[in-house]
Amino acid sequence: MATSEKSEVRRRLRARRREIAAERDGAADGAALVAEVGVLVRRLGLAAGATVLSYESVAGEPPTQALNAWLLGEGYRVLVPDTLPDLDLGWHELAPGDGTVRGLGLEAVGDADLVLAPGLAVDGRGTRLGQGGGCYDRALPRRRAGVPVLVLLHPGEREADDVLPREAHDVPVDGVVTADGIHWPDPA
Ligand SMILES: Nc1nc2c(c(=O)[nH]1)N(C=O)[C@@H](CNc1ccc(C(=O)N[C@@H](CCC(=O)O)C(=O)O)cc1)CN2
Ligand SMILES: Nc1ncnc2c1ncn2[C@@H]1O[C@H](COP(=O)(O)OP(=O)(O)OP(=O)(O)O)[C@@H](O)[C@H]1O
Repeated sequence: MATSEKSEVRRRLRARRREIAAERDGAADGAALVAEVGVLVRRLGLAAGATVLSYESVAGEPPTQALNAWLLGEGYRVLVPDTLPDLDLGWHELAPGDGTVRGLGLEAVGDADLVLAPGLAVDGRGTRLGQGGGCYDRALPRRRAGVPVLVLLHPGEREADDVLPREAHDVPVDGVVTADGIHWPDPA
């Protein structure tokens, strides 16, 4: 069944992430992600005031702290998720400086002009494998039509020539941003 296949793949990808992350230079990657997302927002024509959904990276993930600070400095509105008890996602707005603004509800996804999502891997068809909560599969259908979703990965985490397990609820993503560049999978 697809769910157990996924958990095996997830185990392998988590182990791979630990190995890759141990070799990465976090400060350099933080700066590289700023540069790549800078290219992306210009390509998308996102003006100051546009809303970007990001997240607060934890150890081992591609680092988002510099990226989020840069986005705020450019005048974007930056929303990051709060995991709710049912594994759905609420959101709050990052404020320049440290503090957070008010908590926003589930429907804040509808404000997004761009989504930068976490994940463990993305394949060549845009199938994303995440941490197994299904959080983004719940949240992403609330975005407006056409709003791009890009997953931040480490170099080496794209499964460009492979096929990740995809279930009916899985929301395909539009692209991947790594410290090495922006990558656009072909839709399935
Ligand atoms: N930095 C960061 N923030 C993030 C995510 C992420 O991947 N990275 N998320 C990306 O989604 C969301 C949190 N994801 C979560 C994924 C799983 C579980 C969780 O409790 N999992 C259970 C097993 C669930 C199950 O299999 O039914 C567990 O680990 O015990 C919680 C949050 C939102 N915030
Ligand atoms: N839209 C949804 N509504 C209700 N439950 C869902 C939905 N999407 C996914 N789920 C549940 O979440 C579980 C985990 O999904 P999945 O393995 O695809 O997570 P993931 O995308 O890797 O995780 P995450 O988004 O948290 O990083 C699924 O088995 C399913 O039961």
